[in-house]
Amino acid sequence: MIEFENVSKHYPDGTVAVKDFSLQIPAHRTTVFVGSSGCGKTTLLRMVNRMVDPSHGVLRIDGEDITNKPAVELRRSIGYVMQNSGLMPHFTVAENIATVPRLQGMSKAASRKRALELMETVGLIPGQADRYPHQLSGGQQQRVGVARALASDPNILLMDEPFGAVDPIVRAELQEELLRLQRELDKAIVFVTHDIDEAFLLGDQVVILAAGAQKLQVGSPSEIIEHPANDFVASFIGAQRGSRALSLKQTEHGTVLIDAQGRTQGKLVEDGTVQ
Ligand SMILES: Nc1ncnc2c1ncn2[C@@H]1O[C@H](COP(=O)(O)OP(=O)(O)OP(=O)(O)O)[C@@H](O)[C@H]1O
Repeated sequence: MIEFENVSKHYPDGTVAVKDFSLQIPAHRTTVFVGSSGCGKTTLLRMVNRMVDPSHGVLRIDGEDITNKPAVELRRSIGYVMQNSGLMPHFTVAENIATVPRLQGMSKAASRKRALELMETVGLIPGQADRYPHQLSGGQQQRVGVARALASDPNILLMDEPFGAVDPIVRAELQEELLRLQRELDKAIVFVTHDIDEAFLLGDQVVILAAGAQKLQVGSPSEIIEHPANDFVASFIGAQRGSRALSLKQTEHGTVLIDAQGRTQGKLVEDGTVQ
């Protein structure tokens, strides 16, 4: 479990990126931080592996205050995937994935074997192992980024807008892959996005944030859709308009559900019986 307790971050230029933020992030679940640009999502994420240190407050992992944990060791024990994969351009795919195991002392042969296993896990073919990042598509590069983050078998995986730069079709594929992976891997995933649909698709726990990482609502997607905390959240999640606003229409063959654009989205059934 990751725990933020009254955490704040003031950058040296006076920007208050995070103001008195508290949250518990459970193990084995996906928690998504969602909110508009600049609200402090990345800052929160980077505090978990001490790429950013809080100005005030305490951050604990499994009950242990991480303030004094060696940052390098902590970073190697936590997977981190960023938007533009962050791969090293002069390393091959296999070498990129094997970076952390090599730093942890694994032999070249064993770390290559591990890299090939991980490539399979994330849906890459072995023939791509000796390519360089620029010889892969954006979606494939992100898969390498995920494999690299998983290389030390971390309990925690931090993902900062990992699918933000790929086209919508590839993005949907990568989202489905992540859902599949999470069923197999069972990590604590902390995922940052500004896309509420992505947040609801991937998140077990969704945290809707406003400027200064102010929590507007924390809950499961169902809880938030069924009980938005206020009008701002309702509007942000598109409950009043957009794809989540469904209405009923009676037809001679029963009741159907109509979206905001007037398209029929499905048929209303109750207890398996068509109405
Ligand atoms: N190193 C820094 N120095 C000063 N201000 C910073 C620094 N990093 C971030 N900020 C500011 O802190 C605030 C929060 O930034 P952060 O990157 O955490 O937000 P975000 O929600 O992840 O935004 P985005 O979705 O655009 O990536 C912003 O106002 C940003 O300009």
